[in-house]
Amino acid sequence: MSATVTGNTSNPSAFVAIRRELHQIPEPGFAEFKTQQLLLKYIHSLPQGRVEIRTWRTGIIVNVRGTSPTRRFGYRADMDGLPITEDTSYEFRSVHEGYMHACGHDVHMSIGLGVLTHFVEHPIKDDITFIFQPAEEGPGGAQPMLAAEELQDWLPDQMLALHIAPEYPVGTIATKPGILFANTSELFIDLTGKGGHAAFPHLANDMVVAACQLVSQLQTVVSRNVNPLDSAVITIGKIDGGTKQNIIAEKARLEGTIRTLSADTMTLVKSRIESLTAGIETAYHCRTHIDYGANYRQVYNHEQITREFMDWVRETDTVTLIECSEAMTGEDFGYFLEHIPGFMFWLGVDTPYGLHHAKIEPNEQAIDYAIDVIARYITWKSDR
Ligand SMILES: CC(=O)N[C@@H](CCC[C@H](N)C(=O)O)C(=O)O
Repeated sequence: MSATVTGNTSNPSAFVAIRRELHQIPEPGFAEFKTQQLLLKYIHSLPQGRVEIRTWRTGIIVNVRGTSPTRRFGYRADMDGLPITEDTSYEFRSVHEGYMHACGHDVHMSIGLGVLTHFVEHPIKDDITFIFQPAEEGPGGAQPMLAAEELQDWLPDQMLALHIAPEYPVGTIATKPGILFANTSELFIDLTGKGGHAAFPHLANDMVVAACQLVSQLQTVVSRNVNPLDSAVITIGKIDGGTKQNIIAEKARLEGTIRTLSADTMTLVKSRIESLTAGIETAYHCRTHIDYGANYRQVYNHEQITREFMDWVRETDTVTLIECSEAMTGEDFGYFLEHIPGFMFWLGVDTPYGLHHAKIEPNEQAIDYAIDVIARYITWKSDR
């Protein structure tokens, strides 16, 4: 089945226009102050008869009351941006220097507002909780938000979330029952040795050399320690070290992330990282410190609810459904799914640049398209 999508970028719909406003003000996790204000302003502008609004830190929780509720559905959108200097062709580029919505959270939020608006205007029998969640990219807002007092009486019985997918055309939804996204752990390794003059290396312990050795050795964990039929990733995304080209570095720091499809493999990978780091300590007579930062639970889609959603999608003639493989991306929505049955899906936004890329330009036609699909799905589900 193919999608019939319409859209006009020079005359954007209300939610595309909101996405463009959000796009200009990307903020770090738990600092989404302007984003929260913009969302609140819009939500307060809606008829308030069925709407109750609460805030939690920089997040927002909205209850849209149903007409005779027996259940509660939930939609979650993440709110934070990334420390990336934007390099798109947009006129509505980020005005926050060095920050960018490069993971689609501006799209996720505007879709959330669209679905919310739909149910304010067309109430269904059941209640719906809309969760605008801070800090998905780190340090993780889902786990503390799930435990927040403000959410307890509005906890959904079933919930969903989406993530933009650059590689799929608009009109495509991709998902699967079971594991969709990996377990994640951040990784920060500090190395401290002895600095010195560049001309006297024998009198120093060079932490640039030690850090480079460690990065190379870390490549052996996935290739030599993880079962080839399992999956794991170690990415070191950032290295800091030294102060000047002719000074031997006393300190270096590696920053990365670990991804695994099973919790046991995460334990194995961490144990190997610890052994290799201890080996570097011995070899280079230096001190090391490992910090695992934020850890996210896998995103595990509820088998039955996801199959039912996929069957429903197959029946609609506006959506192309792909049953995809799991990915090594992480998402703290996994914490919600650990306690509340539901699912996440990929939404095609058809752009040549991937997530976390400075040039990513999601096709905005996906916004109104997703609002329509999600509103129809929740309405259908509530009628059953
Ligand atoms: C969808 C996506 O890109 N999510 C992020 C989540 C980051 C988790 C954490 N900060 C880490 O780096 O481990 C991802 O990078 O997959």
